[in-house]
Parts: sequence; C-alpha cells; structure tokens
Amino acid sequence: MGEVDAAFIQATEHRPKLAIVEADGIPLIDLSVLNSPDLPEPDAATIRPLIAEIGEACENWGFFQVINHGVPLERQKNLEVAARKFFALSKQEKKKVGRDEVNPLGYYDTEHTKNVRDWKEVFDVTIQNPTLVPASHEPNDKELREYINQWPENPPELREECEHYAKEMQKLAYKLLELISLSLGLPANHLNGFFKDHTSFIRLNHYPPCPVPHLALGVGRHKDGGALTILAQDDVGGLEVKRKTDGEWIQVKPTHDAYIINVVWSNDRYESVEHRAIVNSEKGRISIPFVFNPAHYTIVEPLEELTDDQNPAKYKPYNWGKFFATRKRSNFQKLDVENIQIYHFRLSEKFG
Ligand SMILES: O=C(O)CCC(=O)C(=O)O
Ligand SMILES: [Fe+2]
Repeated sequence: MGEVDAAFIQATEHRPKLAIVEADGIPLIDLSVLNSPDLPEPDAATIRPLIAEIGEACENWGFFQVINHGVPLERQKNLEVAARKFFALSKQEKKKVGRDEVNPLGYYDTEHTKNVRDWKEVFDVTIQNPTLVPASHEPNDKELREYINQWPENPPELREECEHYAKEMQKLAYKLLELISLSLGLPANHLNGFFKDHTSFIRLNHYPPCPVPHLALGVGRHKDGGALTILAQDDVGGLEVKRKTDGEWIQVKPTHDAYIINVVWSNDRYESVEHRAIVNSEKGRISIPFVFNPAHYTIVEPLEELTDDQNPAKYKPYNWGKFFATRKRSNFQKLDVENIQIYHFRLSEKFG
C-alpha cells in the first residue's frame, strides 16, 4: 500500500465489492406533470399517480431519482465545471478558504465517517448567508453563532454558480416536500412551516482517483442528517445504496439530467437509507448534495399526524440546532465514540 495512510483503510466487512451488482435500480420518477408549461396547475386527479409512485418509492427504497424536474441542466453542469476548477487548485490555494473550529464552511479534506478517513475533499456553502446556529452543543447554552461563506478567489464564478444552483434546489425541495406530504396523507403545505428559516447547505464533493479503491471509500456508509437531500452526480458513478430488502449494496448508475432524492424524516414510516460512495483508480468524481435543513430553533419530533396508538413516536423530540452543532463538532476529529446520528434520539425498542 506504501503511500496510502492507514487512516483511509476500511475494516474488512466495510470494503466495497468492486464487481457491480446487477439489480433493479432505485425508482426513476418523472415529474413532468408538475413542470409542463402547457398544463394549467396540475389538479388532484392528475398528480394522484405521481403521489402514489413517490409514496411507494419512499416506503420501499427511501431513495429515488427524478427526471423532468424543472431544473435547467446548465445550472448543474456549470456548477460542476466550477467545482472541478476549484478542486484542481493547489492545496495551498484551497486551504486559504479552509474550514476551522470557528467556521465550518469552506474547504476540508480530512473528514472521517465512522472514524475512517474519507477519500475525498469537500467545499461547503450555506444558502442563507449568514446561517445562525447554536454556538455549542450544550443544551443550556443559548448563544448563537454565524456561519459565513468563504469564497475562493478562483474560479471567480464559483459563488454565482452556487447561488443560482441554490435557488433551483430550493424550488425543487419545496415541490418534493409537497409531494411527500401528500403521499403521507397530509396537506400539501404541511411541512413548509419547518423550513421557513431553513439552514440548508450545498456541499461540493470531489473524490480524486484512489490507488486502493478496494480498501478505501469516498464516503463511508452513513445516513444523511437533514430532512431531505437532493444529490447530483457526474457521469463517473460511485454512489451505492443499501437495499432495504436484503442489505445488498446497489450502485446508483448515473442517469442523464436526474437528481437523486433521499428522504430522511418521518418517524420511520419512510426510513432514511444508508449509502456510501466508492472510488476508482482512474477518474476523479464530483457529486453535489443539497441538504434541506430546518431552522436551528426547530424542535424535531414525529408529526402528531403520523403517530397513534398503533404507531407511537419512535424519536424523542430534539432541537435541530443542537443536533447539528454536536454533529459538526464530532465530524472534526476522530473520536472514540461514534459520531452522533439521528438514531441516538430513538426511543428504546419497547416504545417502537
Ligand atoms: O457522492 C455521493 O454520491 C454521495 C455523497 C453523500 O452521500 C454525502 O455527501 O452525504
Ligand atoms: Fe450522504
């Protein structure tokens, strides 16, 4: 292995099989009925089949892809090009916008997932600039801190491309939230209140070619922490999703002009799914998650409408900002305990 730091090496059971598992991919859902300029506002009967499809995809997979989503392709492509230019700069240039203990936005190349180092570098941007978050994870500390974007000098267009892209992602996120609400039998705007002062962000992921793709991962297995992730990937491929039915890792093949949607919340009715990214020895890869998060003061708890005697709440209420602050803190260093995850807020099985 020679030049590869042992911090990157996965335990045997987590190493990727590089042979592709041939399997039905995650569901592909066509949103054209929402976006066709020829149609008037879609009425309930027109979108009913779409809602059923979304409900099924969430229930069976927790992941799905959308096409004809209304986001102009050039928004994504332009951001990808700008991201590649940024990551091609020298380490020294990139570290000028490096993240630190005070401001976790910007460039970072030593993230660990489950205590193993990821074979990647990232650039994080918040959408509401500045974003307010709790200064510490201590429950009684009410102090807030501002996270502020750090823009590199080069490429100069990175900022504008991120901002354009963020606008499109917000539009798509609200559409998806409405569809998801409807698929849960709730009014379309039911979830919007949670996202009034949302604290969403965009991450640019770059996975450089890796000399030991059978031993390391671009990002180790994890569940996303926000409410909803909208992920764009380039045409290299590497995303794998753990299939619920048998625990097999399934590749999400890159699909032209599609976004991958990962639904994270809803009292386990729709369970967030584990996923990871594998790397390869030849090609660098870019992926761009947009993570839709509520405001820091939001108390996240199972919706009353989704709980009853038969389906009691499976999570304790928790403060979103404190959860986020704790997670950010533990992402910084290799810790002896596992990084905080949503399931740490799960009530014990006897309530579940
Ligand atoms: O690169 C990918 O396809 C997945 C990235 C991811 O899961 C993440 O950044 O949370
Ligand atoms: Fe993820």
